[in-house]
Amino acid sequence: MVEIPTKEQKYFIIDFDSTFTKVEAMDELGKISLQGNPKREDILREIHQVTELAMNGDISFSEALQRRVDLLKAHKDHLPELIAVLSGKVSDSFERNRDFLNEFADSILIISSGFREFIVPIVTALGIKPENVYANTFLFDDNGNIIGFDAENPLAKDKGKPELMRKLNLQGDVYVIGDGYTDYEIKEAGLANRFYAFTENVERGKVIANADHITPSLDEFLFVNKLPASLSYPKNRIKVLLLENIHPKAKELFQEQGFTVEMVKGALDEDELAERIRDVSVLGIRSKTQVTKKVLENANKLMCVGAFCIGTNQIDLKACQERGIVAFNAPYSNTRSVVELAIGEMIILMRQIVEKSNKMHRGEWDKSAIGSYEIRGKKLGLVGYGNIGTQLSVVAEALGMKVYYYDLVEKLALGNAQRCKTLHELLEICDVITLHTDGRKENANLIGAKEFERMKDGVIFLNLSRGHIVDVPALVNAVKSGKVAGAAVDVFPYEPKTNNEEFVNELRGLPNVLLTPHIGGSTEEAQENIANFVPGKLLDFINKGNTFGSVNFPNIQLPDLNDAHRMIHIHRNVPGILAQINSILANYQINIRGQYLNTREDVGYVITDIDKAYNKEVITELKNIPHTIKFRMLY
Ligand SMILES: NC(=O)C1=CN([C@@H]2O[C@H](COP(=O)(O)OP(=O)(O)OC[C@H]3O[C@@H](n4cnc5c(N)ncnc54)[C@H](O)[C@@H]3O)[C@@H](O)[C@H]2O)C=CC1
Ligand SMILES: O=C(O)CCC(=O)C(=O)O
Repeated sequence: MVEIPTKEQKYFIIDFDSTFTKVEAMDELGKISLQGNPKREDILREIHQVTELAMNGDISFSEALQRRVDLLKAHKDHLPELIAVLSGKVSDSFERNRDFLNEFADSILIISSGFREFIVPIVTALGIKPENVYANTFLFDDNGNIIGFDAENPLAKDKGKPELMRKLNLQGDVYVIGDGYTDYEIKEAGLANRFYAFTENVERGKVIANADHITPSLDEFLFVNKLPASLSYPKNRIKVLLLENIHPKAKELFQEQGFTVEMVKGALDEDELAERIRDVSVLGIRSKTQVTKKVLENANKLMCVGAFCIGTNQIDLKACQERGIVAFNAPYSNTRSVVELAIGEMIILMRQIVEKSNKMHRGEWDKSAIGSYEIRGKKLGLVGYGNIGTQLSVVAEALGMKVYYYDLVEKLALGNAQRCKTLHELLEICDVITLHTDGRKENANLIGAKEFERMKDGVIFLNLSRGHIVDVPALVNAVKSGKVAGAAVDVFPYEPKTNNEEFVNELRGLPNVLLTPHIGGSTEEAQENIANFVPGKLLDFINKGNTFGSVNFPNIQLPDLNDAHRMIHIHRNVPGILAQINSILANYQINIRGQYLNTREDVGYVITDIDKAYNKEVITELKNIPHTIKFRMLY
């Protein structure tokens, strides 16, 4: 029985089904007991519906219990299998907070309308005392069939939990954690100080509406009540903001790990983002959102930014670095999509399909070969021979094109591609010119009037890289003069923030000009690939400190860590920081298990794995090392 409490005694009343475990045990028992029953699925659905009605407080509890027992047709021999299933379905946050369950075992009571026969083995394995489990008990017939339950148990009745609580007459503060209406009833009856709606496994509107606090995990409950927890900060308090219609898979991946995710369809302008960023720890954007100094000034919680695309010119990477904010992108996931679009566009432009199709829509039949060409044998000029340029090189060559490329840095020529020593050389040789440079500032107006002048008459011109790389008025003139026989443009110096904004640009209405709304990388495949890739990088940084693949931070790939703490120290790249970290640790006689350092430009990144024991003073001293930008304790 419960010990005689002191005045300050706190009691934690915890529900079992869908709180302590991820599932409803009666549903699981049905799956076992109804094996081979042709109506199994229908009966399981009915059991689940009855459970939900009872949990929402929509039908009487005792009625629900009897109906479920009748439907289950279960036997004593099914229970070991049920216990095995349930032991693998303990809620994650309970699993990781075993220390709390053990340390506070005297104060934790499991009060459930489920059954002792399966609850006790599960909860005692995590440190709960069997005498602190209050639940129903099954009635068996002589053959071991489950035929009912002890109807005298208050927990078998409506308002059973409050009735039991009255009997227990606990003296002290009572906190109830549960996912069902019957848990709230304890608070409703004035028998608890606070009711915490537990939503890690299931969210019930009526229960949430009555909660004093919604707790998406046990971590949150422990955090708000200043109780010992395995995580120093609950993940649900870490807010992820995903802009620009990022594929929903990304949201799923963050939510699976317990983060709070907010999605916005379009981009935000600087002022809007500067406001929204204040409570955001992880930001996901695509090519439109500008992450400027002004935005970053308010980004006090921001740990990392994910560009769910290739280009990162929209992010002030230097300012991020100075603030210890790590940026990642997806350097490969959409490259194939851009390559395929570029190939398709070359063919369309060489065959004058834009005009021909427009005429057909107007009812004009213009069958003619004049001005239409194959791409086979034509000279393709790639400006920028990076991930996209090189892939395009290979595919274009396979289609019979002769490939030339120009890149600022020396790149290995793939296949028979020929390197041009200067941009001008390429411009003068090629029949089709396509831009695939990155969007660095220095590339603004890389192609302007002079460059168009150098090109062959009737050249086909493509830009799928960044809008500012081309001087648009110069391109307009080149099209109008016939210098450029056809152009495909996917990117623009200014692009609408959302699909509701009008696209305004001088290129509108020009003949044989194919305009697309920055969709080079917008395929289902690419977007899903990106949504799998970037969260992986961000989570690896948040959870483990890995910066491998970051575009603005020293790259460190770290080993996983067991039974140790990981300290992350980001500092200005000045001499002596490592020595200071180690001298503080030595003063506290803390053993270093592993240490990793890398620097990049003005920033240094040190990871130190230490033995279990450390205290607050060490952390304060480490944070106070001059030139520290950010310090974070991982485990
Ligand atoms: N339209 C769309 O939806 C998409 C556009 N992109 C854009 O395509 C561009 C290329 O992407 P990746 O090939 O993945 O980039 P990458 O970084 O792999 O390659 C860029 C190459 O351009 C070279 N370069 C930079 N400035 C140059 C200059 N002035 N002259 C010659 N070479 C120069 C670099 O040395 C590098 O080799 C990026 O701007 C990216 O943002 C990427 C994906 C989708
Ligand atoms: O799909 C997007 O939003 C941007 C694609 C792009 O330009 C990039 O990946 O750099």
